[in-house]
Amino acid sequence: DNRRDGATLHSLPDSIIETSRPVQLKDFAAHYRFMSADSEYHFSEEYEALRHVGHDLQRTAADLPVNRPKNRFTNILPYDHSRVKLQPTDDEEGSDYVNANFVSGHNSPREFIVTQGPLPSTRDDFWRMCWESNSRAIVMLTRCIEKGREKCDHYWPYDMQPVYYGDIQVTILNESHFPDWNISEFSVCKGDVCRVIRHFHFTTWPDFGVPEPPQTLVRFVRAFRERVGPDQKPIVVHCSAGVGRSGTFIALDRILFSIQQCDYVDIFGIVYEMRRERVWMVQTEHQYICIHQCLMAVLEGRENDHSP
Ligand SMILES: CNC(=O)[C@H](Cc1ccc(NS(=O)(=O)O)cc1)NC(=O)[C@H](Cc1ccc(O)cc1)NC(=O)OC(C)(C)C
Repeated sequence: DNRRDGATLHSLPDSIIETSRPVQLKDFAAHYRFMSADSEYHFSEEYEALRHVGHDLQRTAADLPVNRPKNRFTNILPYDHSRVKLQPTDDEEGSDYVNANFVSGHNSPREFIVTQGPLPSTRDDFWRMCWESNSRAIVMLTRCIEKGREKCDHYWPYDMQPVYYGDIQVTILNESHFPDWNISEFSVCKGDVCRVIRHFHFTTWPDFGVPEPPQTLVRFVRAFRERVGPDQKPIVVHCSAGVGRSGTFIALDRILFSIQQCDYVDIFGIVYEMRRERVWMVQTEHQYICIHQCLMAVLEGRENDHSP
């Protein structure tokens, strides 16, 4: 039997697509050793089983000619069924479009808004999305420039002076700097209505790579969750494409909640579900393995170790 969310699913015939691979927490260390053996052969097999998930889903809005310039990458397009829609303006075609999807979290089916790093031409849309979704937290997992390449527009002010992005005014209230991340608070105003949005910027995660050591990511998720409770407001998460590092962060966040309530963990199932909501979530096998390494560190009480 496969157990998930309390339901007991009888063993499924091969013809039915496998959507979960739960592992009992008491067996996780042995599971990790098994998956890692023979040059991580079983990790490779499991990650490969996720390759085609979601690719049957439509992305017609992203493909409209008027919207194509709004996509940072040609192969990272939001699925229609889960895309975030901006309030359209006067039937202007494409005015509701932003490269972003709602993605499930542990606490709600639309806990996260996962998006690409804004382009210079889409940063006003980014702030409109933050405002219209009533978000109070932004998680940024890339630097603006990496190895000389622009990965994300600097969509917030460079100093304490207010800056307008469309009709949204953003002012930095405060900044705290840590070795691997910065945490800031922005005052975000539209007309006379103002909100505080917290900005959690992880600064040492290389594109297509993993944080070193993996515990750094566990500590970042803890620092984030200490400041953002499980309220009903969506959390905006982005990197450059909004799939690899963003998916890895969300997967770990869900797992850290899950092990508080369940005696099993289903990393395969979490990534499977996320990939039905946004393409390529957890983009490399190394990132997939990193999620497991983070959980091992937590289960073995090593999350505060700084040794690589
Ligand atoms: C492997 N690289 C990519 O797939 C990136 C998109 C991307 C994904 C994930 C990440 N990492 S992140 O999600 O953690 O930010 C960065 C960039 N795509 C591009 O560079 C694509 C080319 C591509 C690569 C691979 C593929 O299968 C299809 C097309 N190029 C591309 O979009 O060129 C522009 C920017 C000039 C429009």
